[in-house]
Order: sequence, then structure tokens, then C-alpha cells
Amino acid sequence: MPVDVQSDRVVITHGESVAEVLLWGATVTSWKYKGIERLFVSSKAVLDGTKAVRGGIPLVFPQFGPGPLPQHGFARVSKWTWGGLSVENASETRVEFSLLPEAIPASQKAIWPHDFRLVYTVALFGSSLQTTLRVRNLGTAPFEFTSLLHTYLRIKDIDHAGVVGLTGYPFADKVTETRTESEPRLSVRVASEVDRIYQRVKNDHITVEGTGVGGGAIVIHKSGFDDVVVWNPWVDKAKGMSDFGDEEFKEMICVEVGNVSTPRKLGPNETWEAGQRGGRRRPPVLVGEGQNPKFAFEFLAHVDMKKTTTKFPAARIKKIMRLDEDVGKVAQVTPLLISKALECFLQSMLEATLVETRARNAKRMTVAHV
Ligand SMILES: O=P(O)(O)OC[C@H]1O[C@H](O)[C@H](O)[C@@H](O)[C@@H]1O
Repeated sequence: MPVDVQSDRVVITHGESVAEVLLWGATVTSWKYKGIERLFVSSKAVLDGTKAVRGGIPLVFPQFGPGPLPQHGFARVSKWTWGGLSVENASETRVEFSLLPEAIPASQKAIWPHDFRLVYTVALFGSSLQTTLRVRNLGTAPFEFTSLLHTYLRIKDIDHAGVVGLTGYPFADKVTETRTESEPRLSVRVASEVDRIYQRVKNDHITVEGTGVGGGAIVIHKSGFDDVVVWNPWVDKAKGMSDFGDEEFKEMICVEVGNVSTPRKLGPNETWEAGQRGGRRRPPVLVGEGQNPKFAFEFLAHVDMKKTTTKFPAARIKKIMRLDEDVGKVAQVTPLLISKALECFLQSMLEATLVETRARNAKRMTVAHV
């Protein structure tokens, strides 16, 4: 069955992808492809519907951050209604959840007294996940809102993570309370608390490197959202959060697509929709696709499998390659090519190290000379 509806959650399966969505906040709490989890959920997250989930993809609506409503609005702390399976075919499995004002506490309805319908769609494709928010104004007067998909991505190590695709965009830094007109870096790294709102981001695909999946990166394609928030609480803030482990900031990064710097206005009977689709970055292609394949082709053309010997054992290389979930069958000649490339790399590195060692008049070559 592509959908398993339980009392408090729905598990969706499509091929080798599985996602889990809590009715509480319609929070996606798990997204696995080939058994590998892509989302981060804190070991201390509260999942019983008494507070927003610390992890997964909490949904922020109709208010981002603090304001008259509780922080990040009511959508993430309301029980959504299961709307059913809307698409099931070979390329996708799609389900829906909805939220109406009836599900909102009276105290919050008094602060945001609008008639609306939210429909949240969660779709699994081959190896990607798409989440889309649709807002409809069912009232007679316009209303304004901010919204965001607060995606917590699981990463291997924060020291090696980076967000690529934000270069040149202005951002408001909530930690330093400053504004920068143009992000200079190709990759936004995290080495202290980071809480930034990148604005009017036209680039529709943001790459999060260092996730340890899909060649090490996940690409988020956004549609309909203008802003991208990058957040990591780092040491002190992590310690101050009761639902977050002290060291867990090393394993996560939030890359949140949303409309937060300028609220959206929606007239009576109008509908607005925005979403994101996340998937593995396709691993680099060794031969072809715009790269110079000359060396590889020449090498392959002259390989005599029986006579070719390499310094590094081909079987071991093949085994290491197969650890990557993106690697399927490995042609016999590929480990040989990799072994040769490795030999060339080591040789040139050693030669350069030797030059450095001699330049320093050292008798022994050490790591410092590399
Ligand atoms: O602790 P929460 O209410 O879930 O908010 C967590 C974080 O969400 C966003 O990323 C905001 O930009 C941060 O300022 C906030 O700290």
C-alpha cells in the first residue's frame, strides 16, 4: 500500500522512498530514500502534539517569527485533517492534508480572525520529495500572511556543510542585526550561530552540500517563495533549547524557503501556492556532459583488462564505489581508471611535496610539506 494512515500520522511509500507526516502540524518527520534519512529530527523532539516538532519540516503560517500570534504562527501547532491520496502512478505518490479555522484555538483565532483553507501536499517521486502549501481566502476581506517551510536537513558534519546558490543576494542577519546587500560567498558555511534571511532569491535551486547523501548534496528547488532562511543555533542556543541536544547543531542545518520579508496579500476567493522539491544532486559524471572526455576515452580504448595492473586493488575500489547509493553497476574498467587517476594524483602530490621539502632544506619529508 502506498499510504498507511495511522491515528496520528501517515506513512507514504513510493518505490524506494518513504515519508512520514504527523497530523500535528502536518509536519514531515521523516524522508528516506533507499533507507537513508535526509531529514533531521532532534532526539529530544516532542512528538505528542504539545509543542512544535524540533525537526523535519514544520510549516510556518501565517506569521514568521515572533508577533501577535505565538512564534511562527498556528499551522505547526494545529492538528491537520488527512485529505487522502490524490495521485498514485508510476512516477509519483501524492497525499493531502488540510487546515481550516475550526482547528485553531479560539485565542489565536481572535488575533487572526480570517476565514481560510490551507491544503498541504506531500508528494514522493523517484528519489525526491515535494511539499506544497496552498492558501485560499474563504472570507469577504483580504488578509496578509507570511509563510515558510522550516526544513531541517540532516548533515554529516557542520564543518563540511555549505549552502550554495545564495551568492549576490541581499540578506538580513538576525544574529548581528545587520543587513548586507550582496552575499559574497559561493558557499555559505556555518562556524557560529547563523540566522539569516536571504531576500528576493531568484535562483530556484539551492544546493546543500555535506548532507552525506546523493554525492554529498541535496538540491532544493523552490517555487513561489521569494526568501531563503539559513539557520543553525550553534553552541549556546542549542544548550538553551529543551527539545534539542547540546551537540545536535553539528548534525543539522535549516534551509527554509518562504515568504517572510514581505507578507503576501490575498483577496477574497483568491488562492496562492508555493512549494519546494528536494532531491539528491546528481553525482558528477566522469565522462561526458560537457567535460573533456579525451583522457578517459583514450585510456578505455587501450585497456587490455587481462594485462592491466594497477597499484590499488580494483576490487577494493569497486567496493568503496558501491557504498554510494547513487552508484549502480560498475563497469569492469572503471576501477582501473580510478586507480590510475589516484596514482597520477599521488605522484604529482609527492613531487610537489618533495619540492617544498627541498626548498625548506629539510632532511625529512613531513606532513607540513604537503
Ligand atoms: O525555535 P523555533 O520557534 O522553532 O524557531 C527556530 C528558528 O526558526 C527560524 O529559522 C528563525 O529564523 C530563527 O530565528 C528561529 O530561532
